Amino acid sequence: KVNLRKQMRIFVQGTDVPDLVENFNQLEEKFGVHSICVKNLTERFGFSALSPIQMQAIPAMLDGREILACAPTGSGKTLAFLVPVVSHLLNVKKTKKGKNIRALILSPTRELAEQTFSECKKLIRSENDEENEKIHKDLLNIRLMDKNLVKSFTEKKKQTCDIDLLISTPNRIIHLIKQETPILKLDSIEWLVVDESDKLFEDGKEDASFRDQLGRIYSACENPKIRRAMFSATFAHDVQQWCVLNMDNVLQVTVGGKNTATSSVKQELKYVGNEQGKLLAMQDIIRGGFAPPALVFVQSKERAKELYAELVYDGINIDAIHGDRTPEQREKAIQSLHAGTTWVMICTEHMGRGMDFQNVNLVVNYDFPNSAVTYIHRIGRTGRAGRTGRAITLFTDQDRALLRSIANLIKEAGCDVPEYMLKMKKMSKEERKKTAKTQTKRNTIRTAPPDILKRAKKRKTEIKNKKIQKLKDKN
Ligand SMILES: Nc1ncnc2c1ncn2[C@@H]1O[C@H](COP(=O)(O)OP(=O)(O)OP(=O)(O)O)[C@@H](O)[C@H]1O
Repeated sequence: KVNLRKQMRIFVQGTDVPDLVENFNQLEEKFGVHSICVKNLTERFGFSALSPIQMQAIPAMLDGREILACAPTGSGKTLAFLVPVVSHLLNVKKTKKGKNIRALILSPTRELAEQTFSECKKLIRSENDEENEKIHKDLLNIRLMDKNLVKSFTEKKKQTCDIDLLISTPNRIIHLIKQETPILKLDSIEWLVVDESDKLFEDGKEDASFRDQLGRIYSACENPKIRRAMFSATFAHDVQQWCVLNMDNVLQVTVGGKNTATSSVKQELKYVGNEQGKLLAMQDIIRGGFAPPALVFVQSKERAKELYAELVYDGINIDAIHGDRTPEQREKAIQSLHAGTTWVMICTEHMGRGMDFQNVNLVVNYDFPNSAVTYIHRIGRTGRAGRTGRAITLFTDQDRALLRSIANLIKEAGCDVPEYMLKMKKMSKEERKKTAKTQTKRNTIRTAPPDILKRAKKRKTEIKNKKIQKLKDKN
């Protein structure tokens, strides 16, 4: 077992470390995972082996161990927590039958919650109608906390529900528990999983921060027998400290090196001088030919719109996903990326975490990431689940401060970087923290003269206002 851990680069910290699960047979026979899950893993998902994080996290969680797990992007962490949680719900009888939520999975974005929800459904779906009915109706009600569910909770104002597993972003839960008489009760929760745990520990402005929201959710989970699991591709000391202090005999599982960029992605840094150089480099990448789809990261929704406006006439199928687009538009954009009809998707940090677009071949960091962690997650959208990928990071003189740490990540992943970058001044911890919370001020991406852009903007606002007025008049 020790050798297998070594071979798989699984590192564990904690006492009474549970054995690894080595194959799918053991999963069912030795660890009691429901046959439908095992069948789906091998047939529907088509996996031939468990990934290292799955080998260790599944038996640990099945054993009821609280866990802090850290494994590379695209290494199968989602199923590493879904399999044991679903098995627990199927195998351990409900105590207050059909009354309250038994497991909660938190994700930082709606899109990620939706993705986890659909992966979960895929895990327990049966071809046999009778079996399906039995699993879904009698044993397991899985729900995504979407707009409709929030509405139905709010209208009914009932504290009880027949949901076994709920997948949600923190803010939707907060909305329901913050009422004077909380609409949603979390006191029966047996498993709480925090996906992208370091993100959900991030502090920010007062009660809008993920950390504050997570704290409030924890307080509402009053079941003394609750088990908790934290998963992320990046490691944060404060999360670790919290887990060691607050969790019961926590097992820490790390696969590979902590906070390293995945070696399945061929990474390069490209100096482009200034903003204009960036646009030219981007156009070069497109015209030079690339295997679509590609994700292009920018630092804000404004810049996403600007870049879209510059590239939309380049004869490629391009789309953008950012906070100013409606949930329906975002959903549609994700679907066309999955379907392969979009070749280039411009996105903000929102898409940087957890999203699993299987065929992404190229990630371009149009705007330099503001931390090593951001870099790791962004480029991890390619080179997933054993595939290879490519990442190009454009930089200008404005990005010098963080260049050294990103260059180090690239070197550690086995790619070439110029020597001088590794010798640049190191940032202090405080500087790094500050940079991670701020956005570099950059010149506009737009190339049209400012007065023309100003006029176009004015015209757009006038049209918008006219439309609003028309609607008002109509009503
Ligand atoms: N054992 C396995 N063998 C092959 N592919 C797998 C295995 N387990 C999961 N996958 C696939 O790997 C892909 C990435 O998995 P997942 O999204 O869970 O990654 P992750 O570790 O959560 O990444 P991130 O840190 O970016 O969120 C998915 O398409 C998933 O279906």
